[in-house]
Amino acid sequence: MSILIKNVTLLPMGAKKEPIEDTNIYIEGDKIQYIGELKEELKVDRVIDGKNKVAMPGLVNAHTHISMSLLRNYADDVPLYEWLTQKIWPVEANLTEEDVYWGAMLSIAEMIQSGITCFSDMYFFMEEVGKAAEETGIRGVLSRGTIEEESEALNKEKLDYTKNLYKNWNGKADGRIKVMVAPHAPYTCSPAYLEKIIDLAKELGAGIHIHLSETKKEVEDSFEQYKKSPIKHVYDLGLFEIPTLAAHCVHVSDEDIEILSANGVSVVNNPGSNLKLASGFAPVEKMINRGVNVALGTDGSSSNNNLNMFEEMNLAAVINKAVNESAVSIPAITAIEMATSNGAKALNWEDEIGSIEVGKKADLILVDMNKPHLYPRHNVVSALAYSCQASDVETVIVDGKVLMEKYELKTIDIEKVMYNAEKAAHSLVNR
Ligand SMILES: CSC[C@H]1O[C@@H](n2cnc3c(O)ncnc32)[C@H](O)[C@@H]1O
Ligand SMILES: [Zn+2]
Repeated sequence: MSILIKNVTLLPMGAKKEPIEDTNIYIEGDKIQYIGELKEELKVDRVIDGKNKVAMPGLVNAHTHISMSLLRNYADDVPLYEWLTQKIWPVEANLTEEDVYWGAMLSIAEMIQSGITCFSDMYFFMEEVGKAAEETGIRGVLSRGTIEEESEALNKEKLDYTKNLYKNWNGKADGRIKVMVAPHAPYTCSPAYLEKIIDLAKELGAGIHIHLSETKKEVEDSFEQYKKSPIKHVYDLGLFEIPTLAAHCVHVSDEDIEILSANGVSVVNNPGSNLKLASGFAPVEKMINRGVNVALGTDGSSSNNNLNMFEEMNLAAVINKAVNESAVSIPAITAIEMATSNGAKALNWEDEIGSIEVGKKADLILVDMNKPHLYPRHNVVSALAYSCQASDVETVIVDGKVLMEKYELKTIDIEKVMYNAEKAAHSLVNR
């Protein structure tokens, strides 16, 4: 199957970061084969008109819990620790595989409609998320979030689950799915359990996905218990010997940033969730300036309360300007990099996705610029970071397959998904 996107404005986000006006993108199979002037010899099965549209790399949601869409607007206006312990964990204790599947399907629909082509998820019953990703055509990284319990048998079962998840899903769905190992956080896993998890990641050759230094409380508790910060604590345990995706890193010292940078840890900034749970402001500019790769995520839609990466790009840019009292802090292009190429790098997928370049996978979106809030066309990069809405995404292609065209989802029966997700959500909270 080959697709030609004609007469489009392209924001490639590879080596070149400026828009290219009125160009053409030729996709063959799952890859971008050619970019440039029209050539007669191109064998085209399908033409997509790119006039008045911008083609950009698909957005990478580098930290989320997609099935938490079932708990959207269920527990609001409380800080993180209370939110987790009083509201969320008691309900999650009753989750079923079916709940996780319908929550995942609902979020995948929301993500495709808003231009997210790849997500990195941490949750329970991740086999179900794998099935939902395979069915719908999206790209994803699965990790079974692990919280230590009193029972040793249960703790072992959780590690065995991840082993099987890796065997069943890593590299599956035409290579669209990867698996990582996920200790939930240093405050929910003891040093001894973290060491077992690190050994498992080494045995599998998998990366690690973890929440780190999200709140002041977490950092204060860590100093009280271990006499060091959460970042120094996991570093001393050897966690950063493994490629690590660290969600949040809001309360980090200069020494913490040095450790993250020296060990090639990728940080995922989740500005919407950090604002809503009153966690604080991550020092994104400082981390980037010290050489840390900072990606962008939504976190779950129970703490955000949506999966909208256009909103996160905007927040990342404007929050850092205000906090640093500097209008040049996180300029528009950096916010877009965080949501695309930095996300791809964080997931160890930078050779295949995160930019629109010949030889890369065809994971891209077309943004409809023919809307009142996107006129006049002074600056495409600014328009994408500061004016675009998620609802301006018109077409979504993943791995060379069209998942949404002219705002219509091609792989999801949206009415069926909304009906079943609503049913699952009500049954879950009343269980
Ligand atoms: C064990 S699966 C993942 C686990 O994480 C919880 N969670 C969701 N958002 C956050 C957050 O911002 N910080 C820490 N933990 C979070 C989720 O509810 C699951 O229990
Ligand atoms: Zn999270």
